[in-house]
Amino acid sequence: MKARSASMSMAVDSNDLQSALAEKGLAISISPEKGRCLIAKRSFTRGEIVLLQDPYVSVLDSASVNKRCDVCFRLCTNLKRCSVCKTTWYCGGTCQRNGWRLHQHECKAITSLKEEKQQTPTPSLQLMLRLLIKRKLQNAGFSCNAHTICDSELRPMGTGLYPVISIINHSCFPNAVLLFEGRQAVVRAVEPIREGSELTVSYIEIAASTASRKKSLKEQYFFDCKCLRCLKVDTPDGLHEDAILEGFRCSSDHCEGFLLHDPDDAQSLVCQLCGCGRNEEETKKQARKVDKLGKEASKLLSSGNYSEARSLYEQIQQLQTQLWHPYSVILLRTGDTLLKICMELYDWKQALKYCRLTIPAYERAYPTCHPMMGLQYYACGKLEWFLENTLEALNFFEKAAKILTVTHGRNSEFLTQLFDRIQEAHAEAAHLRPRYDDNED
Ligand SMILES: C[S@@+](CC[C@H](N)C(=O)[O-])C[C@H]1O[C@@H](n2cnc3c(N)ncnc32)[C@H](O)[C@@H]1O
Repeated sequence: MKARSASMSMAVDSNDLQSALAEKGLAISISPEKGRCLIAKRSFTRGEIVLLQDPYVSVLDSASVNKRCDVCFRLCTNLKRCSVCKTTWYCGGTCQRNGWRLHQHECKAITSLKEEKQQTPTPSLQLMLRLLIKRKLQNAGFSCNAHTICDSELRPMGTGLYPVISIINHSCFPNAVLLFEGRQAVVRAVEPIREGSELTVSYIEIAASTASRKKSLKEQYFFDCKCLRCLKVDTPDGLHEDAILEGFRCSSDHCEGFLLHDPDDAQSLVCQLCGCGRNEEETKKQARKVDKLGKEASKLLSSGNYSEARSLYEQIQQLQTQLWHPYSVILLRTGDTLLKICMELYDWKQALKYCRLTIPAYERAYPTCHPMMGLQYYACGKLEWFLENTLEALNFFEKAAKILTVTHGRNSEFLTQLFDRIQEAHAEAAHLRPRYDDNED
């Protein structure tokens, strides 16, 4: 499997690539709106691996350099450093030997840069250097996007070039997910994929309104999205979805209706459930004030002033609750920020409160099988476990496992650890259950 995916990475436009893809049940096709795309030539079931690829070249980000092995990207406590350039670290002899073909050339360049300019190259410069060396060694033609390589909990750890993965187009409602095992890219189906359909992943955060998603894609990837979800923007379904994701709330505190423009008064929004009106300009004015507070809070957060940041974000959350729809992603993000701040402050109880609060909004904003949804259940589970709420922890771990089995794979190291935790929680729950049952009597 590895050998085949490696050969894919060397021959992007060749017949070799088409036949390697055909063996995997895939083919490259051309779409008038999107250019090249990958098409399924057989059906794939939910959770099935569609594509695996090692990077053509990769580099760790600065924060991971002396914590992870440069070749396999594993976290390791006793890494060995290259004795010549002293900037590249390996988990052992095997990885050092595997990396040597490329590193011997890079090592010379880094050493002379350090001698002449007293500088260590930045990760992006190092990635370019590796690309140039590899192209020279293989005499290969090349065009492809860079991918951020993340760990199982979606924390960035490096950058890599994956020529075949780069052929996959974006959708705001994708049928596959791209994750990494070490630095190997793994694409798994998150929906059943029928023969003849296009394989899609998401390039951006999809829990956002159509306008926000379009803006991100334009700013980061320079294209206008033509996916089905974006195309339904002006339909009743599309309007409803956007009005919840990033729309204002109904002026009645107890109503969860969504607002649309009043056809008779362009200045007003009207609740589609109870009919209450809301002045749009006035509400936007209040929202701008809250945005301003958000900028101050974000400065406090980046300077590490967690206590003050927390009280300002709490204030922001209260104001946002009066403005935005209860399931809006705006409230969800503030809840997530408060969760992270509480974790920094080791306030596990409050962290759990915020984590739990975000769950209903996550459930509405993400498709059922999305890694972010699985990881949020997992975060709740870990906090419940830490606070010794065994049954609640078990409930969240099981919800997380159902999704993460699909997105990360049952046999991944991450899932193995999660299933170990579930087993441990089951054992503890069985031990506790008689006491719970007694209390209920
Ligand atoms: C990483 S490449 C994907 C492969 C590309 N189609 C090709 O021909 O090489 C990203 C580019 O594909 C096109 N693309 C991907 N997803 C799209 C979408 N949902 N709507 C429109 N264009 C898309 C855009 O031109 C974008 O810059």
